[in-house]
Amino acid sequence: MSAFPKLVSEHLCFGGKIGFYRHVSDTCNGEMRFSVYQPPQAKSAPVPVLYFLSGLTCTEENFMGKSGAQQFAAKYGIMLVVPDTSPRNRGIEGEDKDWDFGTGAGFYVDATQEKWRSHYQMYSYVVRELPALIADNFPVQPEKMGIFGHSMGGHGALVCALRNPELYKSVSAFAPIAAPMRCPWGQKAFSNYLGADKESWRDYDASELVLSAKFKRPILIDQGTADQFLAEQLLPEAFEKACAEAGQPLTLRYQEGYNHSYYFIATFIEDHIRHHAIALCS
Ligand SMILES: N[C@@H](CCC(=O)N[C@@H](CSC=O)C(=O)NCC(=O)O)C(=O)O
Repeated sequence: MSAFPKLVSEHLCFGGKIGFYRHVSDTCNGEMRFSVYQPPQAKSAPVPVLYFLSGLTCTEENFMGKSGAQQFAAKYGIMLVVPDTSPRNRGIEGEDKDWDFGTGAGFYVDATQEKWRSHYQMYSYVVRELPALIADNFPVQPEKMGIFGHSMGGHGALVCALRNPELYKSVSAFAPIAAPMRCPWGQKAFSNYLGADKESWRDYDASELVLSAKFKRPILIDQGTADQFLAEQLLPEAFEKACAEAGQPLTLRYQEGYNHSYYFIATFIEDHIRHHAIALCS
């Protein structure tokens, strides 16, 4: 049984409550932070749980402050859990040098390279340690678990679900980095965290994983057409092609004129929470 995490602050919201927490993570070898929205239904019975993985530069606060998700989590009776995007202040040389690598940019991988591997284990943290801690300490139905995310976090959500169809009942993404092996952000992160052998990168690339994945439940992706990162970094067309090859059900919606921001996420957040509610709340 994991110790109850330290409550940093708490705020009532739509009849439920948002809590910001910190705890000592065995997986990431030091303090990690996360936030939780408990819907009003959680006061009387355990509820399904939906993890949101945030993008580059984010903390556990961005989604809670900007997405407007709480009113829909309250409507459908789903708990939201938002981990931070990386370990912080670990004293690793260069950890704060770039906004797209290191602090705020853990890329949801388990690093294998010497400099990073004792702390940057975000895949195992998100898939194993955090869900176990949540199941031990919050009123959730752990077998009813979904995952979604934005950009780097959209990549993370797709990877977690495709690799663990027995754990995740639903997945969706906003503007995910859909083929990280083929884009500059992904190549920078993978070469530093995972090393030069590109074979090991395939375990963290949704467009590769989907070719042999057993997930097969419907995936929802929203992508803005005016997204400043679309052509160079996100590559949803590569994931769409791989899904078609693999027979993976995918709804990829191009939203005319929307950019990469949380204004885009807030616009379509109800559709995503409903997508998860259909899978988790039946
Ligand atoms: N610092 C960068 C922009 C960084 C950025 O746009 N981050 C996105 C995620 S990008 C992919 O993972 C984000 O979610 N930002 C947080 C927010 O609250 O908007 C720059 O200055 O260009």
